[in-house]
Amino acid sequence: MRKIYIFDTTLRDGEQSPGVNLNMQEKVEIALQLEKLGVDRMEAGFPAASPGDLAGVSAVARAVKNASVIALSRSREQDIEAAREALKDAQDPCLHLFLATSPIHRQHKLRMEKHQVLETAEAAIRYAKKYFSKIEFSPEDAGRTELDFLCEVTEMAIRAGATVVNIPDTVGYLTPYEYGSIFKTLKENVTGIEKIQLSAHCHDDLGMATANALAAILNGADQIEGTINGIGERAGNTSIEEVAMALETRQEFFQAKTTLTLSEIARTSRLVSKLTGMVVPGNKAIVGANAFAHESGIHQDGMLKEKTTYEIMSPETIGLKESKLVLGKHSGRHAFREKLVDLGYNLDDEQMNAAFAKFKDLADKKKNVTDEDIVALLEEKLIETPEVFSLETIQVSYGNQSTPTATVRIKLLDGGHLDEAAVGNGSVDAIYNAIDKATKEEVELDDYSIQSVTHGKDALGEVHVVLKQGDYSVLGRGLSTDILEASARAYVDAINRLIEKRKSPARSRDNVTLI
Ligand SMILES: CC(=O)SCCNC(=O)CCNC(=O)[C@H](O)C(C)(C)COP(=O)(O)OP(=O)(O)OC[C@H]1O[C@@H](n2cnc3c(N)ncnc32)[C@H](O)[C@@H]1OP(=O)(O)O
Ligand SMILES: CC(C)C(=O)C(=O)O
Ligand SMILES: [Mg+2]
Repeated sequence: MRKIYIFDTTLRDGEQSPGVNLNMQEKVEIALQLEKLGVDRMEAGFPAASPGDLAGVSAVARAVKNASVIALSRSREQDIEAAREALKDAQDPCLHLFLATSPIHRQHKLRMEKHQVLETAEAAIRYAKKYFSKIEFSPEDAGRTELDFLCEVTEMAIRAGATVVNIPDTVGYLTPYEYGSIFKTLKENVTGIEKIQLSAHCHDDLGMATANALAAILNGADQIEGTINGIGERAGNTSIEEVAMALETRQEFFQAKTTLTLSEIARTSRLVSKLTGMVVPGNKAIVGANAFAHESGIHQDGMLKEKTTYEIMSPETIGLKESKLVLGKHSGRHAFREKLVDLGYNLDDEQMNAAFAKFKDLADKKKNVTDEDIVALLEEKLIETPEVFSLETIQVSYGNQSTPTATVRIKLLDGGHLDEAAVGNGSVDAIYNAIDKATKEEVELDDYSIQSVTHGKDALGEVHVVLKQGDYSVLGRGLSTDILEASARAYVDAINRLIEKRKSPARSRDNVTLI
């Protein structure tokens, strides 16, 4: 099986992501983790960019023992000298020289003719060769360079002493077919190509960076450049974890592999995200929070029966503990039952059906149903009080310059309804006055408290009320994603308990000692 070398540029191209700035300690921390991941080469920075970057590359060069450390340099002596200084303590240093070759860059940026590009690059490689045995040369914007000129540049770089020639699709412009063809052409036409390694460096402007890197592998590339989490200039670079897992998962197709320690992928991704401040999108391949999470019932059922129905890789391979079955509105009974068992509940079929109906109701209102939500739902269900009154609808009109008004519709055991409206000092007071009018119960609100049982904007709110009537004191509880609805539910719940208590004070579980 052919080995594909991994050249990580998280600390250089990755750091070029707008808003990212890694200090020396952070660079070293990431570099040591990249070493654990087993990258073959890591580009630590661009020493000529600033004294801080030079110090960062230098610190990485001193810290890393098991990977080649690389510094980027323009085709200029002063940049090469800065890189030389930064890499002086590296065990296995490599200089990365670049010069743009495409017509657009030659004309507008460098203002050079083809022959000047060739001469400048050759002079830089020959100068650097005095100090570095390993030199990678990148014809920047190779993807938009005339193919015959790219062959000429590559031949020049080999003659001048480059050990790797990298073919950057600097602006993420090419399709996999086109990018792959460049490698094929270079392999077939460049004299001396067998003496060097060919490398791929892709950007994700059209979302094709990983596909392009894989096309390069299929056409003879020896090395893939990329970053962890795909960070980098503009839309970013090829994601190293995507290439590594594509080769791992589709070995029979690519007939190539990396020597990365795949179980370090998740840890490396988390560290890079934390230190760069670049949040990994949930749906990001391999390392996104949803990459091994399943929400829909049919998928969850398949996963419970046999994981390969919906997973082509196992989360353990990249160092995660397990796949997640996330409960939400698309979930089904199989996953719900599994969750209940996990939480320690053993419900019979009838209880299970009732709990599932409640769960679906909640899931319609809430993005993610958490374990706490389910416990709260179940506990509410398990306290059985006959519902003489049940809240059907509430409507509240509130304005800071007007009197709050509430309308409630309460359902009776016989299927009839009570509709009432009332005003109050606030929205909750108006709702409670309307419920009092509808139920004709004379009660005193002794206590009211509200808390969020789960987290986030759509968290479940839990309201507790204590109502008093003569010698009786009862507790009521209401749960909803809306605090006014939770307040109304708690109040109606307490009234039902009061009625139950009046009927059989000895049997009732609600007692002032509960509070
Ligand atoms: C595709 C890539 O990712 S390339 C790497 C991009 N990374 C960076 O640019 C990050 C670090 N860069 C920097 O800190 C600064 O740009 C520096 C220190 C390198 C240079 O700063 P300045 O001297 O102020 O120049 P500035 O960045 O404005 O312009 C770049 C100059 O380099 C020239 N240049 C660009 N690429 C190369 C190259 N590969 N070799 C030689 N010269 C180059 C440009 O033509 C321009 O030259 P000019 O000043 O004669 O017009
Ligand atoms: C420096 C080069 C390799 C680069 O990052 C690019 O062209 O994208
Ligand atoms: Mg780049």
